[in-house]
Amino acid sequence: MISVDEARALVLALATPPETEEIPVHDGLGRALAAPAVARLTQPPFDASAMDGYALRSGDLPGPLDVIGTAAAGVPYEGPTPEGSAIRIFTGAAVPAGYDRVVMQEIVTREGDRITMADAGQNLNIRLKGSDFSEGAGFQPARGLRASDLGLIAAMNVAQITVARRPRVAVLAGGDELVRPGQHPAQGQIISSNDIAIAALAREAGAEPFILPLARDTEESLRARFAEAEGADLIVTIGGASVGDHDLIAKVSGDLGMERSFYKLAMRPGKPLMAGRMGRSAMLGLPGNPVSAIVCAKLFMQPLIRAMQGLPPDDGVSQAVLARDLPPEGDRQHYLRARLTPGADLPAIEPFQDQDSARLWVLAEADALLVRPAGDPARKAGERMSYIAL
Ligand SMILES: Nc1nc2c(c(=O)[nH]1)N[C@H]1C(S)=C(S)[C@@H](COP(=O)(O)OP(=O)(O)OC[C@H]3O[C@@H](n4cnc5c(N)ncnc54)[C@H](O)[C@@H]3O)O[C@H]1N2
Ligand code: MOO
Repeated sequence: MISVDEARALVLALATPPETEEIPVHDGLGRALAAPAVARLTQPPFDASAMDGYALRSGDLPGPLDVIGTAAAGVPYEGPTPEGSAIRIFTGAAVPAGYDRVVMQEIVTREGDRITMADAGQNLNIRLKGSDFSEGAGFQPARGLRASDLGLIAAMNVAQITVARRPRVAVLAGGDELVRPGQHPAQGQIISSNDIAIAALAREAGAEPFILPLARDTEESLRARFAEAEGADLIVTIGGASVGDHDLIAKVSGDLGMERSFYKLAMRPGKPLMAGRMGRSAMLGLPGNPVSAIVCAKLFMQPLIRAMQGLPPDDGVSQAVLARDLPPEGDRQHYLRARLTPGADLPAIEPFQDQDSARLWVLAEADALLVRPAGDPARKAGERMSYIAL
């Protein structure tokens, strides 16, 4: 069986360069810029006051000074700035060229049009022209756009941005035991939860997921579902990946011409993961056990979706200190559901005793996946370990 790292490289190789589209900046949350947003102006466009107070010349201090005018945001003062003078000024207003500092009003005493102050302080309280960014500056972070990025791009006076088209991800769950949430499960039936979680993980990574109707455990039903997935950038199947008589994904996808990159890897949970290409779609076959499906989606599907948008795959590995002793690891890289607690230097990490790959409640209580390489020796509390935050 191949290693997790080898499998990740093969999965990422399935990403093709993204198509792009133009969208309004206010729709850009989470999107990947495919071209830099280029500032169309300089910010601040003029030397601007950072405080409500008085603009004046340092050389005229300690005063007293005559207040000869007012400047407010959007309403500049355009008169003269003779020696011994000051103007009333408000935050965001342009500071006239003749003055070199703003003194905040709290430390100024005003009587009529005369001001005095005991000590003007060190701070000049002026935001210099271009101190945030200059016209022509290009912005293209290697991540999905955050709310603050949208504010920046808008401030650059860029109304339309060029982004990677969202990968369309078809999510296909199957099994005769499955019914939809809200339905009444008959004897032997369970609720299909995986497709809900996997579609949400796809959306979180920037994709536009669509959940297909549940497939039954027949080749015919699966073939029909694959036909409905046509046109997707990525087809993600869930379940039917293992060796049982009803595990048909390998057979049917193979019959439909899937070029397989790999099937099975040295990982726990998630051993029966499958990846490859079907026509113009990439394909991932996730195992059916709910925790296995979610762990595989985090480790393989989300990085692939990011790569499909031209973003770095981002493995997000951090370090923590082990909170209890652990026995030697087996021959598969193990991702243990674990709880983090704040520590002096690094957080402490404690894996749950229960690592059953069907238990969603334990996963919901976990903050992290503790990563143990295949063949990892016994570990003592206090050792440094790697983890992936959930
Ligand atoms: N003889 C062996 N049996 C199993 C092996 C093995 O190596 N030899 N591997 C085990 C491992 S590890 C895993 S993981 C599972 C994965 O099997 P499949 O991918 O074929 O998954 P299914 O058999 O279809 O389902 C497993 C389990 O998950 C439930 N399930 C499936 N789909 C959903 C869904 N959409 N929502 C909620 N739950 C779902 C399903 O009912 C089963 O309980 O195989 C082991 N067996
Ligand atoms: O490899 Mo399975 O995914 O451990 O439950």
